[in-house]
Order: sequence, then C-alpha cells, then structure tokens
Amino acid sequence: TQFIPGTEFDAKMKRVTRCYMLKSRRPQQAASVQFFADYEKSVGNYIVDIDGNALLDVYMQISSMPLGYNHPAVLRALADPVNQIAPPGLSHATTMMCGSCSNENAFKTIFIWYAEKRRNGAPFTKEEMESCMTNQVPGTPRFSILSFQGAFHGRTLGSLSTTHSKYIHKMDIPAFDWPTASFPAYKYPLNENVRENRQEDERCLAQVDELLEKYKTEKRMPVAGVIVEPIQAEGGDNHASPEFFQELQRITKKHGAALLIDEVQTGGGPTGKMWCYEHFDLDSPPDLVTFSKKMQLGGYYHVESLRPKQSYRVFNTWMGDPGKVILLEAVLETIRKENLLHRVTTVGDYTLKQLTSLQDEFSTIMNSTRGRGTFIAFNCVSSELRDAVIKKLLSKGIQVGGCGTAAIRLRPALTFTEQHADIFLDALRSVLKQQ
Ligand SMILES: Cc1ncc(COP(=O)(O)O)c(CNc2csc(C(=O)O)c2)c1O
Repeated sequence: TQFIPGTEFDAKMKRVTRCYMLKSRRPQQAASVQFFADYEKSVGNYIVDIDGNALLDVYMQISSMPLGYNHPAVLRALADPVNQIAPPGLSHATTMMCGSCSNENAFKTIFIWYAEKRRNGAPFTKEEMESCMTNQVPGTPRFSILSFQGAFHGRTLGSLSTTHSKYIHKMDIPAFDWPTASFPAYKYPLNENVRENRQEDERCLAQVDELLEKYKTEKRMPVAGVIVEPIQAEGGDNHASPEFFQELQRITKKHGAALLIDEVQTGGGPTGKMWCYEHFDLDSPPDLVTFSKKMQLGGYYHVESLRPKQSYRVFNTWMGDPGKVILLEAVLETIRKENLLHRVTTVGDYTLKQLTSLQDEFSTIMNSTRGRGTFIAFNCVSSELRDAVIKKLLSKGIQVGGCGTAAIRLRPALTFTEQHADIFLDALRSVLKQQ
C-alpha cells in the first residue's frame, strides 16, 4: 500500500492517527508515523501493517532486528521462566547504577505517586511550582518513608536516612526525620519459640501501625512508603516470618502507603528463588522491588500504578549501566542451563543441616543457625569470638563475612556445591575445636 496523500489509505491513516491521539488524550508527535504495524502478525523479513499488508522490511527498525520478527529462538527465550525474572506482577523496570541510587529513585517514585494520589488528577498549582523551587510546602511536601531498626538501604542521603545498622555509616551526615520501627528479633530454634516469636511479630507490626497513624496526623509527615529487606543482611541476617510480611503489606495498604522490598542483597537467587519475598506468599505483589549486586546492575521493578505520569521525573545520564545487561544475560542463561536455583535450595538445605549439627556440638560457641537457600548465618556468643573465628577461618583458606554484632554469614555463589560446603564445614569444625 502506498501512503500517498489524498488516497483512501491516507484518509484512513489520518482517522486512525486522530483516534490514537484522542484515545491517549495526550497529543503525540505523530508526524513521523508512516503506518501502524501489527507486530504479532509480523514474521521473519516481513512487517505486517494493521490492514494485514505484508511489507518486505529492508530497514528493520534502523538495523536493530538481527533475526527479523518473531524468530522462534527469540520467542523461546522470552517464554523461558528463568528469563522472566521480573517479580510477578511488577511490569515496569527502572535501571540504576547501584543499590543506594535504586532505593533513592524508588523513594522518588513513591513520593510522586503519593502526591499524584492526593492531587486526584489535578494539574500542578502555581503555588506548588513556585514553592518547590525553594524547598517549601506545598510543592516540596513533608512526606516520609518508614524503615526498620537494623536495616541497611544505602549510603546516599535518602537511603542513609532509612539505614540503621552501624553508627559509622551515619555519623556527621544530616538525615530526614522519618519513622523507624523495630524489626523482629527471634529466639532460636524457631520451632521451640513459636509463641514468643509470634508475639514479637505482633509487637513490631503494632509499632508500624502506630507510626503510620502518628506521622499522618500528629507529625503531619505522612508515610508514603515502607522499605524493608526480606532478610536484614548488614544488620545481622535478621529473619522475619512470612506472616510478618503478609501483615506488614496489609498495614501499608490500610494506610495508603507503598511497600518497597529491598532485594539488593537477597535478590538474584541466593535464597533458592529469584526474589526472597517469593517465599512469603503475600496477598498481592509488592509495589516496588529494588535490586543490584548479583543482578549486575542496579534498578527497581514496580507496578503500573507507580509509573509517573510525566516523563523524565526519574532520570540521570546513564540510567544504570546498559553494558551490564550483557553480563546479566550470561548469568541468567547459566542459572537456567545449570538449574542453579534448585542447586541453591538443595545445597543450602544440606549446609544448614550440617551447621545445625555443629551448633549442637559446640553450643557454648555458636547458636541461632538460620537461612534460606545458601543465604545462611549463625551467631557466635560474642562479637570478639565471631571476629576471632572469621580470622582463623581465613588462615585456613576460608573467606567468610560477618554482620550485625555477632553473626557469621555465608554469601556463596549460586554455583556453590556440597563439596564446597564440606570444605567450609571441616574448616569451621577445626576452628571451633580450638576455642
Ligand atoms: C539490602 C541492601 N540495600 C542497599 C544496599 C546499597 O547498595 P550499594 O549502593 O552498596 O550498591 C546494600 C549494599 N550492601 C552493602 C554491604 S556492605 C555495604 C557498605 O556500604 O559498607 C553495603 C544492601 O545490602
């Protein structure tokens, strides 16, 4: 079909373009549109337009379609569950450079969403546009983010205001006066402390509910979002139950706040699932999930309702490091080919079982063995002893990390095997015997 002015086709295209512009109610720069494509019907070297006309495409989206349209290999890759790494229900992704800036920009996305809800579709007022230029209300709102004691979310100003794991991270740096709640501190073994730990969940959740209410009314700094790690890593590998997270989500919804789950350290497979929160069976998808570390580049996924209405509201020069996506593709391909999420689960179960036996044998030194997948930790009876055990393990050829006041944590690669676990466990046993 020739797109010649005055022809029937031209008239039709004008109707379609007008219709498109009316539907979207946002005048698009449509002058460059030559025809509307039906990408589902396009195949190989042929692009199909909305009338079903097949055109031989010798331009291929400015040379960006190496295999043409809907090549079976591409469709297979897109259909593969491992390549569907986005948290279920979170259809948007914004890439960033690191975990801190991912949380920073996730906060901004939350604040924009929260302000738009209050505006209820109205445009920015003159007062808002003028006041925000000098950081004053109403243009610069007094919104807040609730976080938890023991959390680590980054070292930039906003993320640092929600970080509460070591004083040295925060000393001398101004912070936002945002609410902080207690995160559950469980007694182990879990199966012998069910009632106490459930009471601990309830204590912390009641605090969250009270703070959300207090900051909305008394403090007049409404909480726009709640940020939480599915396992508090830097703070000491602090776990909370699926029931805690299910109820936390219900409380955030009750107060109209977004739920942001920080998977920077837990995401990318170390708990046996791509995302740790998938172990929690939440009522509905979280609103945002941040990632970095094992995902090679930083960023956050979010649900459709949090997409800013205006473009460029969340932006920076590089928007992350697109080159890192090449590394991520290789990682995902390997996770798929070698079934690494299954391996993480089986090797993690094995390691946890062996560590628990060691704990029984050396109960005067270690306790509270815990983990999901190979995201494992145990406590020593003191910080000093923990530091000494780490040092002695190093002298035996084992590089391991500490967190919190007295925890030793494992953060192995997804390719970690039972043979590697045995090497670690043998070295740990020999160190514990020397104590
Ligand atoms: C749960 C979680 N959220 C955000 C961050 C910040 O990521 P980066 O900005 O360091 O990439 C991290 C980074 N982890 C981290 C471990 S030690 C450390 C540090 O700055 O000392 C940072 C994280 O574990």
